[in-house]
Amino acid sequence: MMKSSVKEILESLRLLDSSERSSSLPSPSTFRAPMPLIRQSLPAKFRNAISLESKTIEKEDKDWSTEQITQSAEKEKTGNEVVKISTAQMSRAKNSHDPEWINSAEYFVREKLCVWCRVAANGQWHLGKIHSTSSSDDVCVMLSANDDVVKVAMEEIFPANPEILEGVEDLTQLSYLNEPSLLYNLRVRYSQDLIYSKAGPVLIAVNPFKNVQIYGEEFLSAYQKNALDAPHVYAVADAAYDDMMREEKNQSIIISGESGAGKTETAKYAMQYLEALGGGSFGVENEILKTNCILEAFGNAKTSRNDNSSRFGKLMEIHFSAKGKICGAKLETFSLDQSRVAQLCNGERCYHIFYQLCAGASPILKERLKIKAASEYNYLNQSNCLTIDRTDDAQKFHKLMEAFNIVQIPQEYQERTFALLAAVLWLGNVSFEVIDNENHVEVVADEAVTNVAMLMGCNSKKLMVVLSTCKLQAGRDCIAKRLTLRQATDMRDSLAKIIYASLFNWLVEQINISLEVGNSRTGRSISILDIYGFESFKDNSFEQFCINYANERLQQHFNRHLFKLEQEEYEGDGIDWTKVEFIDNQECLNLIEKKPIGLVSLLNEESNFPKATDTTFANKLKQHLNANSCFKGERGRGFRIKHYAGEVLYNTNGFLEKNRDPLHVDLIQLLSLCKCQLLNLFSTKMHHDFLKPATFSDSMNQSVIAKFKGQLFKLMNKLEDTTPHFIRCIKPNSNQLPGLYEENHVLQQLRCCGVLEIVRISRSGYPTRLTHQELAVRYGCLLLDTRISQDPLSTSKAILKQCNLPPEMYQVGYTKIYLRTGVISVLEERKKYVLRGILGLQKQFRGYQTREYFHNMRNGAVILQSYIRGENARRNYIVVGESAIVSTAITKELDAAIHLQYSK
Ligand SMILES: Nc1ncnc2c1ncn2[C@@H]1O[C@H](COP(=O)(O)OP(=O)(O)OP(=O)(O)O)[C@@H](O)[C@H]1O
Repeated sequence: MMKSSVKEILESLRLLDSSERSSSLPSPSTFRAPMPLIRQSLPAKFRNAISLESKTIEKEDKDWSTEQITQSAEKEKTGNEVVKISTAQMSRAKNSHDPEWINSAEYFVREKLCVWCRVAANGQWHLGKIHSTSSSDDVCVMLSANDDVVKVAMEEIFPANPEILEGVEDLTQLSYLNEPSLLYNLRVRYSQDLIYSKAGPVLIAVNPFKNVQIYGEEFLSAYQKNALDAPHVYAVADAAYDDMMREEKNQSIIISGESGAGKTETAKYAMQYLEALGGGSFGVENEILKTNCILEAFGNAKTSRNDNSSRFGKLMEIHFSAKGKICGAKLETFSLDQSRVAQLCNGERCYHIFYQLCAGASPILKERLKIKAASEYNYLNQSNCLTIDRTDDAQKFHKLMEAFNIVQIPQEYQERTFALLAAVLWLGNVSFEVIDNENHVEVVADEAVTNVAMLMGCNSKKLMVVLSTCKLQAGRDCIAKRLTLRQATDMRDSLAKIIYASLFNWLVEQINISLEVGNSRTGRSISILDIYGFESFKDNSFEQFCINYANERLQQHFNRHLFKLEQEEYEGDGIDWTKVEFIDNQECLNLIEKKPIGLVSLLNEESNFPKATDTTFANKLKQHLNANSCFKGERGRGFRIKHYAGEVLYNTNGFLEKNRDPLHVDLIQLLSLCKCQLLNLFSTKMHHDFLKPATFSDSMNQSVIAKFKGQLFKLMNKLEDTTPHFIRCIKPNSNQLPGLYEENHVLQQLRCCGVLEIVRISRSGYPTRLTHQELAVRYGCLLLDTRISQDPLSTSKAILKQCNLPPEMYQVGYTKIYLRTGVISVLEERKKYVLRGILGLQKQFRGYQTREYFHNMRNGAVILQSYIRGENARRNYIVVGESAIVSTAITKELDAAIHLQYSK
């Protein structure tokens, strides 16, 4: 094969580098983070095609050139041998390695090449060819779709990738990085049901909204055996597992994306893979997946964006034994949205479990717990949405019962759980009658209140009093004050929310008890985080604020690991690096968290101020936060926050009330008096929590947002102790339809999670890092001389030089060596080669040694034997000798006698 000019350049660079640099100082490279050539690999399909044509796999041990690194990079990525490509193909690929100016649109315009252009008429990206240039600002492009010639502004023109790169599985393989190219690549893959792609270290998962045949036994086993390497959630789980086993470090799989993007489904597939990989010893793995059924029934609901939306955050920590077997798991949940129990927007549903219970409970159970059809309950019928298309609630209820049994919730407690759910439903039907002109009320003594009392196991009179009055302390006396209609309704809803939230937490505890199997915890774990996605509705309230705040924190974690830490490390270690800019959301987090005038602090302050209202809170925000660029005050009670994922308009309506914990002493007391053991248990726990802030005299801690923030920080600290693996779920359309790819919708999501920047950074980055010490120890055997005894920096530099690595393939930092993709494979191969040589030498030497030993032993044995045999022979000789003399005499006499006889 002819040498490509790229190779020639590299060789000349190598020659230049041969004048050895001082080894005491890490010498910064003169290269400014160029696009690594090795990244320009060809798509798998193309490689396969070539492999059919020419299967000449070159394996030269002597020259470790860029070509080999390219192959190793491919191998590192694909796990397959990479075949050589023809010169024509090589030069085609080479075009995409040309200097950056060639990437520019001007070059494409001049050369009349294929481009992406955004047509003003519909704002969509179209593929076309430069037709002519009308002015310096505009060009005419002939669209590939219909040969129409349209005029497009220069800034709306981007280079298109060669056809051969269409649908590459890792976006870093694209020659030209721009938004339309990323969008198109994902679209091509999506149209072929290839829903997973890679953006360097991040897995992109585009929701198919239909069943795709890429899961199940066959795929599980293929990924386990490394027989498949296409991007997949299984591959991410596999990498996390391998890293955990190899590095003995806890791992996390962080799944993010907007509501309905597919996080929960992805999390389930990740669990499924880990279950298949680490199952078999403790038997707990089956339970882990089953818990999803319980959690979804109690924590998910239909929203306008997702028919099965998680209304809580979830961290599933799966523990592994030293042998890599699942030995237990721990589930942590975060702030369930309680308001959904009592209040629903039109077209949305309450938690699935209520509908499942009404549809699936047996007639006996229904009779016992006074369960009616869902349409009979105010909490459920208020939103005019009782069913979900293609969802059978009754069937789900039976699945739930199975899951309850697997998680070993006793029958008795299962029924108590259903009784409390029925009590919550009946609470929504409790009504009030206004009894005076001050709007004071008393509870209507009807079927609803009687049923609630029966199901909770309390006195119905007592219940009616609690729901319509509140106790006030007047000196030493305690007087009961009647509540207004609004207050009584709030009290009733509070009771429903408290019961439901406590039930949810209790179930999580039960799940944890059943998952905590093995005592053999080794400290190895993989945590899967599935937290509610970013939300922006027409009307956004306190719940959306909490959800978006959590997503903002998660985005910070993502940025920290993929942009900040990586680039800080490069800069801190003195390597030459052109910074990749990314959208930092720190300003938005400051707006929310900063003390004393962040949004959370102001909300807490107002919530503790008796005369404060939602309007005074809104005014306070505008007064103090206007300087922050992420904040914008609106008229009335509105304000806007510029989140990383988009701008959201919030309404402060209900913020203060929702932020105050709905716990009322009277309600806790009521629960403690009930005959239902579960309610007693809840009251004890609440009592404990309720008393806590008073003891520490920090009433701020009691607010919902303060608790939420505390949980969030705990979660982030936990994640910080793990090696993260990121999965970004993308929702291709807002109608939850299969096959529909709305470009603008996808683009917005790609933008807000910085996919373009991630691709850039991982393309020009150094994914492998080893300290000088590590490199010296690991690859010291490659050195021909005894430089291994020198300092680690000199040794590691000598190793890289020894391997003839082109200088742009690595950088030497103060503490570490930074290697491009593929280089570590070259070193490993080289090490294997040297070790093979050493083994051969050892084999020869040991053979020689053993042969020598054998010969010596054999010679010794022969000498010994000859000595012994000689001795024996001597002895025999003497004996035989004497008898020989005798026999000779006899013979002679016989001969004489015979002779005499014949002579006669
Ligand atoms: N890999 C997949 N294969 C098939 N369908 C999927 C897949 N991922 C998601 N879906 C579909 O998309 C729907 C929404 O997904 P999911 O509930 O996982 O979203 P989410 O991101 O967790 O949303 P939320 O933040 O609202 O909880 C699922 O109910 C399912 O119908």
